[in-house]
Amino acid sequence: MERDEHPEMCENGVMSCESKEFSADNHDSDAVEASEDTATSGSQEVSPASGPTLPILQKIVDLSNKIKVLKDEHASVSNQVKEIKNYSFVEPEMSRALQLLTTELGTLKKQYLEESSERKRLYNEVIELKGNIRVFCRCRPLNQAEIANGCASVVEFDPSQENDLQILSNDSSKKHFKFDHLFKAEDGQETVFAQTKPIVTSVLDGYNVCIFAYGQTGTGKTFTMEGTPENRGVNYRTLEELFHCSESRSRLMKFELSVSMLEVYNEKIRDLLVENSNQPPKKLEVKQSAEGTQEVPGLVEAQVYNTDEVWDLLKRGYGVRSVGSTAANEQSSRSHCLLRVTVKGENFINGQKTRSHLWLVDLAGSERVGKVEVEGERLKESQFINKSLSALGDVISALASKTSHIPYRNSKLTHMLQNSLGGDCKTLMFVQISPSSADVGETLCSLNFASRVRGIESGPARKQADVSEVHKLKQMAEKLKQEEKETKKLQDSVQSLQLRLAAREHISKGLQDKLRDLEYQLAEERKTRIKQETRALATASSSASTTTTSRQLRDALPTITEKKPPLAPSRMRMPLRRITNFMPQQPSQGPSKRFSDATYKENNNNNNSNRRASSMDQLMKPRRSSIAFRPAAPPSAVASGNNKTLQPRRRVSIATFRPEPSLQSSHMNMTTPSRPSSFSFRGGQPRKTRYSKLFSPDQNLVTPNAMKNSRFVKSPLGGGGGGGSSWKPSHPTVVALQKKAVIWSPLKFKNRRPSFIAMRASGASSSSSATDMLRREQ
Ligand SMILES: Nc1ncnc2c1ncn2[C@@H]1O[C@H](COP(=O)(O)OP(=O)(O)OP(=O)(O)O)[C@@H](O)[C@H]1O
Repeated sequence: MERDEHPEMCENGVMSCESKEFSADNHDSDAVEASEDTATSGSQEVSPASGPTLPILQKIVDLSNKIKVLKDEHASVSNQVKEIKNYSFVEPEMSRALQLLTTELGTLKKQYLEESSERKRLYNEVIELKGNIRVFCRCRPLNQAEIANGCASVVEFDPSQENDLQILSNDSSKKHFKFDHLFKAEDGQETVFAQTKPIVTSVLDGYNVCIFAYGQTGTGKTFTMEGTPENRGVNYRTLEELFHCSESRSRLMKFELSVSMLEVYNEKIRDLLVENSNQPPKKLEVKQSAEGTQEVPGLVEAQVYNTDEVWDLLKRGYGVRSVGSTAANEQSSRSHCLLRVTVKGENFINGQKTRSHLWLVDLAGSERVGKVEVEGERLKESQFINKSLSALGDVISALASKTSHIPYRNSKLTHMLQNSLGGDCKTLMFVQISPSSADVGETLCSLNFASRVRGIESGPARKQADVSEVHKLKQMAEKLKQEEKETKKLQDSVQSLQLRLAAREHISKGLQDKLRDLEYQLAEERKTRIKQETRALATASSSASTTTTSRQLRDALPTITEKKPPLAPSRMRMPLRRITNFMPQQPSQGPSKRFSDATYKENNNNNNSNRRASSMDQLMKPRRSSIAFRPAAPPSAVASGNNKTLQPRRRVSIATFRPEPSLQSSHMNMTTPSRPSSFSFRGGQPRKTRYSKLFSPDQNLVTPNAMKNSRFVKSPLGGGGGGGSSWKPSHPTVVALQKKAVIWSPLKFKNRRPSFIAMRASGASSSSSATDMLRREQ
């Protein structure tokens, strides 16, 4: 049953024993079986006469039976163990539940961290709103001596004005003071600590805290900070509270508290927790650590775990503190007593570590040397005390006015407290006052000093700091505005540049497309030209026997085949205005040569070979140009009447012949278009127009300029603009030239693409050959 209830334990613990038992049992059972057999056989061997052996045999038999029973039991137990082994304790449901719990735990941890940091932030905000430097005023009751001397109380608390204090001065005027909290004579130590507690616990959140008591001698500074065994003061209560808080947070945070105790006596640091006081005191100095904090190397730092230990330590320290009897106080503190509590915190959840200090300072009493009539050692002490208190006042003034230099190093006291005064630190000052009319002067001095300290938060110094801060903020806002304007300007210019860039890219893309088209067209033209020339050569060869002599052909053909334009990229072509794209005039002989398939036969039949030969003799150096034309539609397309079949525009190369100078002068100036003065078909028309008219035989196929002017209906070569010219161009390139102004510059194609497409779509012209078009035109 136990194994069923605790299978895990059985598995691990019992199984090893079981297996041992099992092997032992096996061994024993084998032996027993053997002995049993032996016994059986023995019993067979033993004669009935051997009486004494019978009980033994009986015992063996009994034991054998027992062994059998035990073996059965063992077998059943082994089975049980096997079952337990096979039993899976962690059911899937349980594992899912565990997973859920783990996730929930993670979420809760996260939430806790968030809440914790938020609590710290809010808490800190509350403290800051109340003031990082706060001043509490505590007034002690009139003591017996004062009552006896008939001293009256000069301190008045106005119940209508919270935290408002009035001091009746010697001239019967009332001086008003306001502090963060006022403690009357009847307020006990608990009441004082209740107000102090929130600042104290900031040290557990990682803030440096400094609490000090300031005031005239005999006003209760030591009473407030140390207290008495019956009325324990802030020091003890603080540590008690820290232990209490660390205990309540112990599940999430670990805190280590350690205590150091020292005094500054006549500008010398003295460790109050040194064990052996017989030895000469170690000289202690304030040093700056690598982290920038102020440390006192060699100072005893005693770790404390409970309030009892704290109390023991405090008593020990107080016991060795320098005190002396003065006129004002029988047990007057002649030094500044500093209790330092170091808190090291570690967060279990996020591993964050903090180290912060809490200083609890009981300052030596400020006193008027003249009044208390001190001399000798006491006078020296008083001078040091007043000097260091003055240094403290300077530091506080500098903090209040937010000057760049804070004179911390002017005294040992302020040097040690450097990290706990000002900045992010929380500072609390108790200003202790006497109610006696005899001490009114000192009381007013202390209250004025305390008001200056409080002024760091709410006084004129704070206002001054605020004004400068506001001024700074205004300047920053102005600068920000200007920067925003500049940024907007820059953004606008960037935007416009981007637009321009996009436009240029678009243009560039268009030009690239056009360039590709032109290159394609050029390649097509070359192909077509080569084909046509090859065909023309073949035709010329076949007809040479009937129309012309082979010699004449050989003379003529080179002008066609040999003078080809270079197959160079388009950019290497000749400039536009240096090329003439028209044929010289053939005044009497008519067209000289026709290379079109359709017209060549006709030409062959009609032309006089002699006349052609003579005209070719007149040719000057041939020139070659390129033109675009549309090849004839395939016969199938023509037959089917589908004249709208789109045909690619072809470009062919032609040889132009420069006429003799005499011809030029007698007919016209057949020079390049760059000489308009001597080249005129229609009397002073612009060059562009002339080109269009010259090479646009069909209105549907002409360039826009030609289309504007429909007067062009005849070849300009046929009679100077008249309609009766008998000259009909038969050369295919001339025909093509008449249909299109041939311009080498690719830029001329820039705006022609749409019209080109339109022409293709228009049908008749696109499906006709160049010759057909010319025929129609004529
Ligand atoms: N609030 C108080 N209630 C009752 N007694 C007080 C109170 N404050 C001070 N006393 C008593 O007044 C006396 C002087 O107090 P205390 O020694 O603390 O003054 P002190 O400011 O520390 O003087 P010194 O600067 O000379 O050390 C003590 O006997 C103390 O018990």
